[in-house]
Amino acid sequence: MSNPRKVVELFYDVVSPYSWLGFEVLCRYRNVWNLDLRFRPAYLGGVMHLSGNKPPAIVPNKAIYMATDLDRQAKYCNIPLRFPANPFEAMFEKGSLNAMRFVTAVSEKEKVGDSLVEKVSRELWKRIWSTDQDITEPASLSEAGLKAGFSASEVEELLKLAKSQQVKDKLKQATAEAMEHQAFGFPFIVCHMDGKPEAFFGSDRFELMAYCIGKYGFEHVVSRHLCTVFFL
Ligand SMILES: N[C@@H](CCC(=O)N[C@@H](CS)C(=O)NCC(=O)O)C(=O)O
Repeated sequence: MSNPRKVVELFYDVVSPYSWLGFEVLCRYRNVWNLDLRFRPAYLGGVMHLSGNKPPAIVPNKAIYMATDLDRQAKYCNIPLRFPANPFEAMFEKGSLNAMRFVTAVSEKEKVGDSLVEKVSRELWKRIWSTDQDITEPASLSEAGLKAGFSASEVEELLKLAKSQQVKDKLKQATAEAMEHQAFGFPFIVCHMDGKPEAFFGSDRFELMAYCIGKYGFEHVVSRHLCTVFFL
């Protein structure tokens, strides 16, 4: 009998650069580890507030460390991550609420197998964390939606849907579900192991995750995290 696919939930927000790294590496491992990878767009601002945590970058030494660490990790993983000119404005003043509502609207429309949430999330990450572009304005969200493969009329519909109570509630619900797993930051990855959830914080726990899901051994954890060449 074949092994059933392990359900892995990735709670993330496109404001979080470490979530981008975790997202791309998990996408690469998805087939190698036979995962049923479920994207859970949620709101990092809500998780910070509800858990009583603070963004790490507000501690000056952490911010300095993170700039170096992210640059190093991005090179290691082959992901074209670059800091925006004004990271504080992008992360804390502009934020990601509109963007995450837009991704949530896409999740409402997604059909099994069309990976639109994956594509639109990647387009938004590229904007904020690679090409230093806005992710708050409707025109910015439209561009990301078009690049992800939606038609102009579908994008219009998604922008409308993103403002609906139904989508606002769905994003709150996903954030609440992350909190049920005691999340305090992103990426927050929940592996379902024979009915028992096992949670991992960060994009730097893949070896440990492999061990926990029974994929330990060098044939499963490949150097430089399956080093896909990334085209922007
Ligand atoms: N060591 C983790 C750091 C992840 C991280 O700092 N995530 C930020 C968002 S980009 C966060 O939510 N941090 C909460 C915390 O550090 O308590 C990694 O390499 O991925």
